[in-house]
Amino acid sequence: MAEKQTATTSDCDCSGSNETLKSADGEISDSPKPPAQDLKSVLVTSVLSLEKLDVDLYRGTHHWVPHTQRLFGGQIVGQALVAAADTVGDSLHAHSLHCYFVRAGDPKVPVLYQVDHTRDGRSFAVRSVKAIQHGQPILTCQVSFHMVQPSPLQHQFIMPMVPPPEDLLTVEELVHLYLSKPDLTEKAKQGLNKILAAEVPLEIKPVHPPHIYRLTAAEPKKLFWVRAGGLIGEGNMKLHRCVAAYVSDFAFLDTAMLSYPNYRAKFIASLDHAMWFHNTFRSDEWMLYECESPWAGGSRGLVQGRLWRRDGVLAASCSQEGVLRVTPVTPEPSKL
Ligand SMILES: CCC(=O)SCCNC(=O)CCNC(=O)[C@H](O)C(C)(C)COP(=O)(O)OP(=O)(O)OC[C@H]1O[C@@H](n2cnc3c(N)ncnc32)[C@H](O)[C@@H]1OP(=O)(O)O
Repeated sequence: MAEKQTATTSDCDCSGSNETLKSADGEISDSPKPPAQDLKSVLVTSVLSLEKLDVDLYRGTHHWVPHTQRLFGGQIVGQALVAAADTVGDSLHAHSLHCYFVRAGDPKVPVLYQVDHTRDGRSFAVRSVKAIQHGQPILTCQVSFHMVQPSPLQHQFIMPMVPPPEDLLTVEELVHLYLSKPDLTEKAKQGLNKILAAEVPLEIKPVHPPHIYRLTAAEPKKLFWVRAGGLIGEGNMKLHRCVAAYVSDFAFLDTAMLSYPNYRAKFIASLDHAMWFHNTFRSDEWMLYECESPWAGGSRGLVQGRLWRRDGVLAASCSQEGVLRVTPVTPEPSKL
């Protein structure tokens, strides 16, 4: 990774963007550029719209389910955060969450979220959320909320210098480009068409798009621009953190696989996920996700990530360990 430097939030505008989002305390001010799409995101209308069944009891349904046919971890974390946030006052904002994925989520049934009020203090409140299916926990999650407080202590790393999202292709555009190549194997075509068919409610623009047949080992690092597909809006700023929780698990753990092109994942699943929210942000505006894996071993891998606002303000940090059971690849490549 590039040498880390620190800067105050007011120092950094490293993306080349002229947006005027930041202020000294990182609060969002007027954004001159509205999100590209004005249709409400499915994340608002369904995925992160939980049904309240009773006091501290919620039910969530699914949207996109990965090909593994186990629920997407980001969806479960995002929904758990929605449930927790609904039980605290508007002056409290999630600043961190710590989760364990203890069982695979079943896409055939909804998930129940049971919230326990662990503590309510003057500045902080803590909630413990259990996500339940078939009477058993699939996720346990602690969320801590904090009221906005000023501080003379302020620093952050500097956002990596990367091309702006306007200069990059979306995953779908890249897939169409790859599909137009004449020498494509049938297996590769199938893999690409699966990517197109997946209804992931996010827009992604990789900064360094992978070669279609990834043959060389790369550093376990990647960068991509990401935003919610569709409008989240300003009505409920808490929701942007829930969307970021959803986003933060997407394509995160496979960062640990980038150094091993000769192996493919036989079984890959996140075991735990932690997230810290540093500043306000709009998850329907482009954010840069900087992912790296400092370690892999013992059939597990660790990944760490930073979500940057495009004006260079550090929005959130993430950390995850996952199980990585691999098998050597057969000569014919099958996916990006
Ligand atoms: C990638 C981003 C994501 O969103 S992933 C989704 C979120 N995360 C998850 O769904 C993970 C949820 N957690 C879990 O499913 C469990 O905690 C897991 C990780 C499976 C626990 O692992 P473990 O204690 O090994 O479970 P288990 O004994 O029930 O076995 C599950 C399957 O794994 C196999 N397994 C077990 N040990 C080994 C081993 N040493 N070497 C190879 N395979 C092993 C078991 O045979 C079993 O396989 P199968 O399901 O019977 O095909």
